[in-house]
Amino acid sequence: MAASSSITTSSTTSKLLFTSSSTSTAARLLPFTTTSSFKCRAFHFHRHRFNPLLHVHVGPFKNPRIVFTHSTNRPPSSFVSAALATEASAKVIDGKKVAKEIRDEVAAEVSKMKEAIGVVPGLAVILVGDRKDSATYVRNKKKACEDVGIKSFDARLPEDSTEEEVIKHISGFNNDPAVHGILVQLPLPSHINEQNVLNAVCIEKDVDGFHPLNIGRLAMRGREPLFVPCTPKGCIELLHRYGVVIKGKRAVVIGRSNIVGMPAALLLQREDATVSVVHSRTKNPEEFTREADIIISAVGQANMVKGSWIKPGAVIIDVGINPVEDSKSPRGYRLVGDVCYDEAIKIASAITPVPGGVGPMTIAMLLSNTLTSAKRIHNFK
Ligand SMILES: NC(=O)C1=CN([C@@H]2O[C@H](COP(=O)(O)OP(=O)(O)OC[C@H]3O[C@@H](n4cnc5c(N)ncnc54)[C@H](OP(=O)(O)O)[C@@H]3O)[C@@H](O)[C@H]2O)C=CC1
Ligand SMILES: Nc1nc(=O)c2c([nH]1)NC[C@@H]1CN(c3ccc(C(=O)N[C@@H](CCC(=O)O)C(=O)O)cc3)C=[N+]21
Repeated sequence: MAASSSITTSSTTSKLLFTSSSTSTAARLLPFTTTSSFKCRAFHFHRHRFNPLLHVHVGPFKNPRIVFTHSTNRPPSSFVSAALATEASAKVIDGKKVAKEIRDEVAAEVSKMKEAIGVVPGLAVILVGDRKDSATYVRNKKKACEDVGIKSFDARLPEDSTEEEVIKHISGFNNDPAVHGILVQLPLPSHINEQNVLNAVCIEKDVDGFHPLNIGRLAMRGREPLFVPCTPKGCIELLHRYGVVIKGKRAVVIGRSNIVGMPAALLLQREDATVSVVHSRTKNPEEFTREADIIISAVGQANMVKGSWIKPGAVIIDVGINPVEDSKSPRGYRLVGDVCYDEAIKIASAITPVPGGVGPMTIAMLLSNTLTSAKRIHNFK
């Protein structure tokens, strides 16, 4: 059986920062001059010529013999047969590699800006309390800023800080011209009202994209948010850079949190996917996911999404970061996603690993949003 493929060509020439969505004005940097697309199995990929990421692959499938043809969009009635499942292998979407490319692009733009107008973008991170995981994320963000030439500012506040104290720090950064982006590390201690705190970040510096005005604009047709939340933006960026066509596809987002699931669903819809959102009250979530060409999972449950939940050829973006005990690991645990990777890789056409998938993209998008903010504030094109 040969993979069904069709080649179509379209021409786009742009050289800005990121792959644009159908409705957003986001820009791209990679010199994609021509794109060709091909259909394989259940999925339709776009291949960007001149994108070194995609050059090494002829198509998304290592084994073209594993082709599923359906007269309908439905997957095989039961689990994919073992014979087929063992042979197929999804393309691994390398978030670490893409994030590195983006960080390099940001670094180049930062130094261009510094040279041209003497402005260095600045990111302020506010950490309240001493959660170990939050402290690690903040440290990683600081290091990532340094690596691309963004100046980082931190405010580390004790666990028992009041809401007013946190907001006072935010106001200080709002009024500081050296700061172009403000991030309040979540979760906040439970005595602090997250909504009041996030509302206090001025929208021009809301590089996390969590301000209700930015989210509201994201949800509305014809409106543009100043910033798109980093993790969902990273998911879409991975789909773009791997040439995955979103338009007209069925997408399922698992999870509906304000920071990942909900904005991810809004973004997919802006990209003209038909989107379903599955959450903790959804009955039989697998009935939804089995219909999906694209799954974005942001739940926080290790290995919840089984191979049998996945339509053959689907593209899987696994946002979940779940520590599982592992005595062999120096940390005593290792990180796994929401998706049962070993099963999914045999059924999906492409999948993000954990770690090394969405996580590094979140940080890369934060740097990119900070750069965008500094450019906008200083009217630097
Ligand atoms: N890679 C990255 O950069 C990032 C990773 N993460 C990771 O992503 C995951 C999700 O994060 P976040 O959105 O903040 O988490 P939240 O806990 O805020 O949200 C989890 C969502 O999953 C839903 N859910 C929980 N259990 C189930 C279930 N059994 N079936 C279906 N849906 C379920 C919840 O439903 P309901 O709304 O009904 O409660 C909720 O909408 C975590 O593992 C987190 O560590 C988060 C941010 C960035
Ligand atoms: N205001 C705010 N904004 C956030 O964006 C935000 C937040 N609060 N609170 C916590 C979550 C979580 N988050 C991650 C970022 C990077 C990785 C990441 O880089 N992970 C690596 C693994 C890191 C490791 O090994 O520990 C990876 O997946 O490869 C993970 C998770 C951002 N969040």
